[in-house]
Amino acid sequence: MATYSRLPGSVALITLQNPPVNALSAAVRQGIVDTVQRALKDPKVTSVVICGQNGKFCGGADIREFAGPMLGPPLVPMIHAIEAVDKPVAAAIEGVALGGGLELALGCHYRIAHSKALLGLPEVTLGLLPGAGGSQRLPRLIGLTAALDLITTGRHISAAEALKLGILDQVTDNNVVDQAVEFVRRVAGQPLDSRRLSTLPCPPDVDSLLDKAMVKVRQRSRGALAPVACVQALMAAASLPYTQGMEKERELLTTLFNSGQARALQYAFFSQRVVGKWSLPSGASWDNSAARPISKAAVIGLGTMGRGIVVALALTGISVVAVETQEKQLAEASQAVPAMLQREAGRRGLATPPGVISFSSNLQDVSEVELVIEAVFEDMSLKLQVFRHLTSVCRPGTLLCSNTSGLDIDQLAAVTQSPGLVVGMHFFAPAHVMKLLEVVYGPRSSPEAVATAMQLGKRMGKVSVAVGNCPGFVGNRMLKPYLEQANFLLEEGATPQQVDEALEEFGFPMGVFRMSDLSGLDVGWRIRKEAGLTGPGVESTRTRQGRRYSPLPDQVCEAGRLGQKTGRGWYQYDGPGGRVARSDPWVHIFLEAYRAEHDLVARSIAPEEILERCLYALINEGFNILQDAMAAGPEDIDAIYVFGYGWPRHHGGPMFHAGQVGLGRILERLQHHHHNHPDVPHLKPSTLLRRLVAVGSPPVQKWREFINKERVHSQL
Ligand SMILES: CCC/C=C/C(=O)SCCNC(=O)CCNC(=O)[C@H](O)C(C)(C)COP(=O)([O-])OP(=O)([O-])OC[C@H]1O[C@@H](n2cnc3c(N)ncnc32)[C@H](O)[C@@H]1OP(=O)([O-])[O-]
Repeated sequence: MATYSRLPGSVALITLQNPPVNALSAAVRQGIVDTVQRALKDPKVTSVVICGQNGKFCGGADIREFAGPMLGPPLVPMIHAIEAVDKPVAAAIEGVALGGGLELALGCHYRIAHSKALLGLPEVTLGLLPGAGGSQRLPRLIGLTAALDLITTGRHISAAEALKLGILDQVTDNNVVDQAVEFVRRVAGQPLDSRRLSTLPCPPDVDSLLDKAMVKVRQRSRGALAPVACVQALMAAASLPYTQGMEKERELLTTLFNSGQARALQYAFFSQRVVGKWSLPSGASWDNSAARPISKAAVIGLGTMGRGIVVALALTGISVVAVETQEKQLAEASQAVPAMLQREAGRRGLATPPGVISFSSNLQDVSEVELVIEAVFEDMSLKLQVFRHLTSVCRPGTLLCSNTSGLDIDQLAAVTQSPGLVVGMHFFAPAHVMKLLEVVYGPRSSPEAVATAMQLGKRMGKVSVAVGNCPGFVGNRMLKPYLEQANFLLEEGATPQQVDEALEEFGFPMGVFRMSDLSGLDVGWRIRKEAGLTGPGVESTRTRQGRRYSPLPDQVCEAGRLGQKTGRGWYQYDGPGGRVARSDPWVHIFLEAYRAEHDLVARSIAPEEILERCLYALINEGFNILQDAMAAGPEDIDAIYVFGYGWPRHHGGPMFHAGQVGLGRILERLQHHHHNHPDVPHLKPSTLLRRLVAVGSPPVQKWREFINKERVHSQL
């Protein structure tokens, strides 16, 4: 709703009230329509201020309402009515003015903001465009270049930047409502024509800026509809009168609203918030577990991951002891880390990195910290050695975390004096940039340890997801069948390019082989060696540990082709460290020789089969994970894939995508592929998937409840 009050003198104050962010629900819109009418009719009122309750102007349209039929007054005429008022109307912006919230403010004649306010048009991140006139008013106010940037990226900007761009009329450090009241009193009676943005001309697109932008957004967000529609709306603004531009905006918005992509992106928005409210099968959650405050931490091992973790911690203001026992590595890290910290702080607009880092080669130096993150090589015996040492040098009560990407947390906990204080904190490279953090709880991890790691993740700006302790945890466990299928497809006749192109066309920023070249083929090789699947003494067959196995990636790696770092991998590069992948005749000759050696006849494989085999195998493992209670719900898996594995956000996440494709269809295709490849257990449909199909394929939002019920009745 919106409340109305008349301040002493002649100013009407309209306050939006819809906690927590004063989203423009039907009730709020109705409230605005009614109160604006009231201000208009009251002869004693000469000017109006619109503000939001509890220090937040407005977080935009109410996203929760998008799933149902549109009720209440629509936004566009409501904003037009405000713009048409013949008394000055000012938006008093505190906290946020986002999406429809900023569009409402653009309909006001003046905009005054608190210096800490954030403004933006993030509709594109929800699969929409600023469809309440924002795509037409903003370029009229700040020009095409700046509007294009804000609308196609959806980024939030500070009040200072908004003032510079011309979005705001005034920024204050004081009470913003008082300031706005004073402002409108001052301007009461002045002509308003030039303040009505819809009546101003839009600058024309003289340098074909928008054509160039279209090419760019199509490249950058492959397959995503909203960024393209945003540019189209700006093209309309630049070339058509306002009314026709608004018609185009409405037409584009309707198309986007009805697209699966908008539903997927809105689901992704809510899943990010759902995973923050973690709960464990034991019943532990934020409600009953308190996080410990952390001000001093240590990182053990200063390879790529360790360095990134040090920077991520230091950026939160935590003092970090960075330990590396190899002198050469320590010397390199002590040069590299401060530079990384400086760069990242600059990127985030922070002046001086607040944390203090001390470098050491001595493990004894961690004795005073409250939390340690071990980031040594992915080798269980080495990690066990480190944990044994830590438990003897750290003071009692220190949290011991491992950045392992898939090793058994419980085994590490078992060698410590307080197994309850051991959890996994699985970062993704580069650790100071990537948003995802898997917080891995073992059977003995205490709720307090999980809460502390989750809280620390939040402080570092991560999307932290609590996951169970199983090989590969959630992300890498699902990656295994995906990679496996990609290798099998090469055996059967596909080329690395064909596989990568199908996946990139789906929306992944990089296909599996390009990604493997980037991360280094030796990484996977070492993990397979640790699992006893490859290495000296392992027989070179295509069946290992009772299932089909492709030795292809081992052979490429063993040929010294480790990917970008050696200039050769699944592709060739200009040289070691090269970035541009080119098809390599060596790989094609190698694949042909391999097929001939194993009597495999190459067949032509369609992109549809590539997608089904890779994605459905990955999704099937997601169902197994839910069945095993290693993730609390499909949202957890989807957040992990969107934030850590490049799953295209406009497809929501693998589990959401399964629902979009249809669970029946996924089941049928898995059955088909498993029938053709009975020696591939990952293609055997999971029991949970079968159960969901049997009960009529409920929507993804209902799975959590269904799984819990099935578990109670021991159906899973
Ligand atoms: C019609 C076409 C034109 C217009 C289109 C639009 O405006 S599209 C919209 C364009 N606007 C945006 O894209 C802005 C989206 N919102 C944000 O970016 C952030 O929420 C924030 C920066 C406003 C606050 O961050 P923060 O870290 O302080 O808090 P938090 O993120 O944890 O959220 C707290 C609670 O508020 C909830 N909630 C939030 N916004 C909305 C909403 N619009 N609606 C409904 N609910 C919303 C959120 O789900 C959560 O609920 P829970 O889990 O407690 O039940």
